[in-house]
Amino acid sequence: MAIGRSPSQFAGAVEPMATILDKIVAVKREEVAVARAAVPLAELRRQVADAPPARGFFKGLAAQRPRDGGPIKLIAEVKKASPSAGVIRADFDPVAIARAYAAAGATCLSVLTDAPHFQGSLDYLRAIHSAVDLPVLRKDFLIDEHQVIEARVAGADAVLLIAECLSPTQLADLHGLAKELGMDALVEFYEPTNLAAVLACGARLVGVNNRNLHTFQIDLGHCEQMHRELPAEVVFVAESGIRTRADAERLQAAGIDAMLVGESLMGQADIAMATKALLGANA
Ligand SMILES: O=C(O)c1ccccc1NCC(=O)[C@H](O)[C@H](O)COP(=O)(O)O
Repeated sequence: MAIGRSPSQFAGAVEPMATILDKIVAVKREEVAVARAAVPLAELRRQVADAPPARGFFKGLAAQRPRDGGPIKLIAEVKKASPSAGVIRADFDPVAIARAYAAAGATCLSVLTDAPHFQGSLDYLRAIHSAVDLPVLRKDFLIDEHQVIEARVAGADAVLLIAECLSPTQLADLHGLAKELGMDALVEFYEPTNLAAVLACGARLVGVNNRNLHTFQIDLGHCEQMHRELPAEVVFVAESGIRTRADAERLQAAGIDAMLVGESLMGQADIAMATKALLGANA
């Protein structure tokens, strides 16, 4: 019996429109098959032993939280291009950008490693990890254990897991694997219906994306609303569309612990100065 749906089976029914995330995940499945053939899982697991110990990604974000009077923290993203913006920075030197973020007061770094849609690379993460002391997140669309182990081997201190890309079981399994390898996991969701799976996997660092992937529209109110639904002990990250000091102050006033910011900083001529302005360090 066929279990997949086809338009002819449901004549007149409206198929849900595929999001950019569906398209990205389809490409990831092909990438994982190629990567597994190139470096088998057992070999990759052997390589983990040579990886430097993970730096505390969660620890820095959990210290002195806004609810205790501390400032909102910055996870600064190294992002050359995106599906919503196209090329953000043609003049792209990942290590120089990471150094500028570190000098300007970022708490952690996020490095896009997806090539087809973001022009990222795992090589950028390797280079940044060697050159800069801050904890580094592998920002990609992880759907398989091979990618999580590969992240650790490359030097990642944390991985992003997106609830919309994974079943609740996969989410729990990849979260457990990240922990087993000594990494932290930033568990992201957009759809309120995925909140239960995020909490069930044991996430203590949770991000909510403000970008609607059907329309690419940004609504900072989305993360404020979701933040109210989460237990106070969860360290909360607002993701996407944060542009100004006023945005940062708004999130801090809501008790949000950290912001993940890429595009609005990457598009600036002086990244360090823009980062300081976002953190209120020029005031
Ligand atoms: O940035 C996009 O266009 C995008 C499209 C499809 C899936 C994910 C996408 N972004 C990933 C992110 O979560 C952002 O890179 C991150 O939150 C930083 O956002 P921003 O400050 O708006 O660059």
